[in-house]
Amino acid sequence: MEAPLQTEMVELVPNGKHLEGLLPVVTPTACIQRIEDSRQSCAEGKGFLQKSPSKEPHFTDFEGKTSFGMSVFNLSNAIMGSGILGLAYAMANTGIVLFLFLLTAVALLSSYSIHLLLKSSGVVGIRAYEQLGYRAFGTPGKLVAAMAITLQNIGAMSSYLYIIKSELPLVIQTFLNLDDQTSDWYMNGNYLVILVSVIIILPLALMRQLGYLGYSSGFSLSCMVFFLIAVIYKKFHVSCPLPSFGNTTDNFDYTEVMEEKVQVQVETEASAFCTPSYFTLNSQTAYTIPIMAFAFVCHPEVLPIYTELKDPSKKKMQHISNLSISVMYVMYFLAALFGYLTFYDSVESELLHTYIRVDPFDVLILCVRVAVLTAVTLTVPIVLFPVRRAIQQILFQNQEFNWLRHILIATGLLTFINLLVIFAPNILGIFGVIGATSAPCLIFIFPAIFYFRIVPTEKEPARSTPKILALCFAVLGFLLMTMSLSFIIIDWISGTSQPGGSH
Ligand SMILES: NC(=O)CC[C@H](N)C(=O)O
Repeated sequence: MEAPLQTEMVELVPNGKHLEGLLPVVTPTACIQRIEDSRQSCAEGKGFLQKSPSKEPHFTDFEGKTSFGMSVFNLSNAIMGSGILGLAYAMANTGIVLFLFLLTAVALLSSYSIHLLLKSSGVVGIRAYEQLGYRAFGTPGKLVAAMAITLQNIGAMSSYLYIIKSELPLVIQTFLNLDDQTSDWYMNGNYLVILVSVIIILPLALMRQLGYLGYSSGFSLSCMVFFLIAVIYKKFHVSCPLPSFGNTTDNFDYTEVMEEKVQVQVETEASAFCTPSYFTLNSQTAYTIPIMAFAFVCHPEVLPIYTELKDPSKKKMQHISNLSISVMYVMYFLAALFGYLTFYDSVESELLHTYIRVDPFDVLILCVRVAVLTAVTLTVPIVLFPVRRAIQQILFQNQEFNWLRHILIATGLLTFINLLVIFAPNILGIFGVIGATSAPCLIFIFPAIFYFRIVPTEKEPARSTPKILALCFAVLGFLLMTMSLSFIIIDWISGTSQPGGSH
């Protein structure tokens, strides 16, 4: 299909070397010679200005004001979410070395995919994921991209709200020092999730620009840093095996086996159990890549953050992405490593939950739970942003910003996710499938094929190395997607328990 030309300019912002075809107005002389990256910001800055000098509000919409640091916070916050809680489980099923290898690979691929997105967006001057889809494949491309973003991010948000629903009552119970849950409303996860949505998430989700969320993102990240420190600390303060470990001897016949023998057996088993494995392959290993891919998804947020960046350039945005991915990579590895070294193979698919077995009333664990709850709560508005944008692009393209619509979409989305989490938590399993489909699409397949279609052949022929690499990247994504989906389906058919998908 012929790639459509610039027809949807209201939301588009020129951002590249091909401004000529996109900007009907005169190019400022100072920026006639656009040299990639170093002077691009000049072109971009002017691009903003010249876009529609008469439409004032529109220009202020996209004049980047967010600093480098705040953008790093926002992107890191977009990356960091419930994914971190599933990584220790992933490590238990891969072993430390294989985990490190896979985590490194996913982090590098994730960064490469952002490179592809930025390069494509630079070529056509667009800073919205769906618009890249439109430029590459017309309306179907735009629809598919918007759908993947919507499903992926609604899945992620549901998983965050689900954590709030299941963890917050326990936190309150512990705070109030109650042995059992009472039937009071403040112990009811459903009420609590609504309350958190209305009081904290909605006001933040109503912000007009992502940049304003920099402070809350910074705070969210510090909560996760606290979580990480606590996980490391706990490794040295939780005995291995957990006291419940002796129960494994239940299958021995105590009357026939001498007590010391049992003791020796338990100790041998315990020391074997508490030895880290460096390389493991089991039926759950296959879930590692989907868990990691989910943990690194931030691609729908990259272009909106780029749009709001002060003095934007591809190079600067790539720095922001690499920095955020590197920081998250280190945090992910440490959280997985120390979580694994605390519980070894008994680590649950949701790390936080495993600590309940140590001591549900431990103050540090309580604080950690509050920190994680705060972090995921503050991530919801960031993840909601691209979904609202995708909806706007599909239903209200070419329309000016409208507060009422902005508020209604955010409220509608939050209501929908709340209803999902309250009435149909089992549906979240379906998001496992969606996650296994949309995450590889957003990270691997779309950036690669959009890049292939968007970068003109005069600039990079179809057989040039970057394009061949991009195609290989798409094929890799496709293989990963097929693999994750088949494992999930096999799991469903054989009726084995759902493993540690992140949502
Ligand atoms: N947009 C997203 O899906 C973000 C998911 C995020 N990477 C997480 O770990 O929770």
